[in-house]
Amino acid sequence: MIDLRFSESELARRREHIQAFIRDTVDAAGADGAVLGLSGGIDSTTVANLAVEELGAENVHGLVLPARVSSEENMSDAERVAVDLDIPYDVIEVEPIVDALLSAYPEAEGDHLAVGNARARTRAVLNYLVANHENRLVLGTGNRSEAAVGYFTKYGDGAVDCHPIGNLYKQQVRQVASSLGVPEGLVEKTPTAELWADQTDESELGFGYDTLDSILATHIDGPLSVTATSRLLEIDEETIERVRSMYEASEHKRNAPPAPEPLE
Ligand SMILES: Nc1ncnc2c1ncn2[C@@H]1O[C@H](COP(=O)(O)OP(=O)(O)OC[C@H]2O[C@@H]([n+]3cccc(C(=O)O)c3)[C@H](O)[C@@H]2O)[C@@H](O)[C@H]1O
Ligand SMILES: Nc1ncnc2c1ncn2[C@@H]1O[C@H](COP(=O)(O)OP(=O)(O)OP(=O)(O)O)[C@@H](O)[C@H]1O
Ligand SMILES: [Mg+2]
Repeated sequence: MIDLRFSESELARRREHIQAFIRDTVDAAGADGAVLGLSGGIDSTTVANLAVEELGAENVHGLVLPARVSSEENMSDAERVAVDLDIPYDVIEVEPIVDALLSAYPEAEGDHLAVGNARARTRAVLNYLVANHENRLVLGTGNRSEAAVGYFTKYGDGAVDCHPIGNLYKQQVRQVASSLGVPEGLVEKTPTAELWADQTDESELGFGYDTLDSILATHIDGPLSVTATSRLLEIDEETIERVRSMYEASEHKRNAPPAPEPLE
């Protein structure tokens, strides 16, 4: 595997760059700060810390949005992040809203992917309810690793105004988090979308983030062929091809929805 962590000086440069991006994006929109969902996971914790560093605690509104499948541990970690950062936050249960959707369309009941994605989209609706009401921007928490393989819900956690850590691989998110003083237990926690019971990112994806990051940096974002990547990383070609096909199949999630070309 490749170690993609930054040198100390590069880490400082990256952090400054991301914080300046948050500041510029909020200012350019004339917004009064930001809102983001807090899941108790490393991505939202990192973005919350970066936003507070740049905007100040009072200008970052956290939303802790538990569902039936959320673990106690993650939800208490999410609240702990808000309390430690001293930001205003609300806890809002998403399940009654998801239940209302399913009573309107019971055919989807038991479809864990459709229902799980509806949970993520319900959170997006709540983020924007707050953003509209308080003149804030919604901060995304997606990183390069998830974005590249489309591992997010279109118009769910993907429905945001900007992606502060969108250029960081998961390994680098962990490094930035540690440098911000995020507790090691949270940095090393198993990543999970928590869209359905017992879901973990790495079991659903079928490979670990270190493997994914290395393939992305070398082959998708880097110049090496499948064969050269396979030799360098000592990973079978089939896994690299699978990452490539996930990357290609998820292009629609990274682009604005298309319209027909204008006719003359
Ligand atoms: N080629 C294409 N061009 C345009 N649109 C296309 C399309 N193919 C599908 N679509 C549309 O996209 C929809 C499928 O995309 P989507 O609704 O997102 O659904 P999908 O990609 O099937 O599922 C979301 C995945 O992201 C994972 N996830 C979600 C949320 C958070 C996290 C996390 O890491 O925390 C992970 C989740 O576990 C699952 O594996 C289709 O129903 C269709 O509407
Ligand atoms: N229960 C929740 N309450 C509030 N926001 C949530 C909740 N679950 C998910 N989200 C939002 O969806 C985002 C995407 O989830 P994702 O799992 O990719 O990130 P994470 O939980 O921060 O980190 P990790 O990937 O390590 O679990 C979260 O960062 C958060 O903003
Ligand atoms: Mg998570």
